[in-house]
Amino acid sequence: MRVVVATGNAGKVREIAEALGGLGWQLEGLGGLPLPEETGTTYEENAALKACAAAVTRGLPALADDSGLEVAALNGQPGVYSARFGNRASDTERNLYLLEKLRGAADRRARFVSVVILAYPDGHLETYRGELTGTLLEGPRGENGFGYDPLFVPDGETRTLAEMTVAEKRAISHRGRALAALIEAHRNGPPAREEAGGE
Ligand SMILES: O=c1[nH]cnc2c1ncn2[C@@H]1O[C@H](COP(=O)(O)OP(=O)(O)O)[C@@H](O)[C@H]1O
Ligand SMILES: [Mg+2]
Repeated sequence: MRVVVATGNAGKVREIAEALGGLGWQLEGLGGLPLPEETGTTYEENAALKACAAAVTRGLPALADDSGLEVAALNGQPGVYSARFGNRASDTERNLYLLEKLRGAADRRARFVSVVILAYPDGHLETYRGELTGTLLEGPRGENGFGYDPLFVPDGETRTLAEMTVAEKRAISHRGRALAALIEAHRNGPPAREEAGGE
């Protein structure tokens, strides 16, 4: 099956391609297609916006991830707005902004959430979700990954996500879990669709 990966985020592309390698799908890039503005207030809405736009325009199933970091001491912020936190323009600046906001905070718990949606050109959606809880350091560590990875130590681990390989991160991460659920659902081909209105 040909599937469009509807994201412009190189870190996500790398993780999605690595995770889905075993499915035998032919993954395609956006090919210059602009993604819609993320006007939703939930990960589900934004992932659906991105996946549907790509599926309809390209006439192929399309996969999108919308994700975010929810910080306990910030009442769950930045969450859905993680990509533009503090209106900072780069991962490094957003990490510094987050460290500033958490300066002196004793409670450094946070969690990552990922919602992965596979949209078909006829409008059908499959939705998968994954979460990862952990704590935020007082300074960055590691060069791998993207986004807030250098600050985030998953529960039960000593390394940050940026100190792990793509495969190590996938085995435990929010996105890895959402994609594992997708892989499981597609083990014997596309999953059966629910009857409309049925439970
Ligand atoms: O696995 C992750 N590691 C580190 N940061 C992440 C991860 N997943 C999501 N984020 C953060 O949340 C943001 C999610 O952004 P969003 O899903 O809206 O769009 P994007 O694909 O344009 O980055 C990322 O830009 C990043 O800052
Ligand atoms: Mg978003």
